[in-house]
Amino acid sequence: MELREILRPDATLPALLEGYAWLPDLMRRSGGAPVRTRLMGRPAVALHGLDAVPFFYDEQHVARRSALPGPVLDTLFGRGAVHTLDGPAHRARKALFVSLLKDATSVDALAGEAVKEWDAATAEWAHRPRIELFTEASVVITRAVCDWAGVPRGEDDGRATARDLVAMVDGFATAGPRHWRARKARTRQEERLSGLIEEVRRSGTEHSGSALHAVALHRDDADELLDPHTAAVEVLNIIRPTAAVAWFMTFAAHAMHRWPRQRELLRDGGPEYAEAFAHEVRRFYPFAPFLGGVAVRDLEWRGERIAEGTLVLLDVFGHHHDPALWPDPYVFEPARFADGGPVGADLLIPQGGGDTATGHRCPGEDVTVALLKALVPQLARLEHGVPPQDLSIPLRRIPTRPVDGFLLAPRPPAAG
Ligand code: HEM
Repeated sequence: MELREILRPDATLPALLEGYAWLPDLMRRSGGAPVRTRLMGRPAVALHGLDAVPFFYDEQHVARRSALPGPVLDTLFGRGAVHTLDGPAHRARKALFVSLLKDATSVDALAGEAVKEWDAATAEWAHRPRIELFTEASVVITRAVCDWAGVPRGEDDGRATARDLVAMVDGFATAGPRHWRARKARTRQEERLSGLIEEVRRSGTEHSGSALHAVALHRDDADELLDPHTAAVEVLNIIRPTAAVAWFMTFAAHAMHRWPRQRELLRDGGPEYAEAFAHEVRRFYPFAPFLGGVAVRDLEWRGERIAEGTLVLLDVFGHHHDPALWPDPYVFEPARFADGGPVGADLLIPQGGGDTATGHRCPGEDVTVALLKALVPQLARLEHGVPPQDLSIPLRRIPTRPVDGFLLAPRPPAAG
């Protein structure tokens, strides 16, 4: 490692303070060349561009072990999670997620549960003067995914579980009270689910067919069952990110409000339009700011040396707003995804790039798109008003969302 790498000032604080704009700003200043910095005391290099995606996802270049800091593991992903594995151990664990989450019938069943819960919830909202969509969508989706996965909903008909799942996502990139809420939520849910895993193992076939059962009986690359804590972490790695689709639902509401024509198109446009809209929400709105791994050996990228052990960052937010990749990137335009394209493996990467089965790309993309495709048209058809509120989406907050969570005032459907 060169001396200037070691002496470079640490950028962890600026990154936390500037949020989504931090990396794209540095990238703009570097003219797109790799940006060298330090994060959490480690030398880091940030890459951007279509060719950066396969470079980052090549296991011979970048590994995940030791890349994710403790505070992120203790909130967002959990210790021992699939996100932290490499090579054969990763491949074996990933096969479990792929078998559960890439099966079209199973994904449809989950979307069907979500619509059922949405209908029940909207009937109840009609009696309330206003609801906060972000929270209510997280409850709807949590109930659906718990039922689908064979996980009991928990206290208050799933509300307490939804609160914990949201807290884990909300608190990973801050040092304040949100972070401590996230840690407590994780501890609580890991304890609850470890107990359930042990119960499933004792009860034999009682829960068979469910995701909970599949995780409980999954064997790793050494043909061993996962210890109950790791199994609980992985059950959470199914239900937590599913509840996080509430962020995209809230962004969808924001887009329909900001561009009312979108609401009309969603009401009349059928499933193809809803799918294109879902992709545009995933591209346009900020969620994952960047991804990180560690250089497994000395590497070269566009003629620049990256020393072994350097943190390698992939600029996700900047990627989706790069005019070289997306014409008029700041225009919200679902039509760019008409006829299914361009959802190329390395072009649309809100949930990672590369290959799902062999790399770290999110196995929950089908679930995410199916939930949005099913629920967003329902939201478009829901009779409601939008009361005065703070609709800004602060880029300094990670993860961000409209400040008031998108308040809406449900109206009973017009008679006749
Ligand atoms: C809210 C929508 C979602 C977003 C924005 C999202 C985003 C991501 C991102 C950025 C990654 C990391 C890719 C990488 O490290 O290279 C990831 C991985 C992962 N996601 Fe998602 N995801 C979402 C929904 C889901 C859903 C619905 C599930 C499961 C039902 C899921 C399960 C996972 C798992 C298990 C991994 C780890 C994959 C691995 O390390 O091999 N995600 N997701």
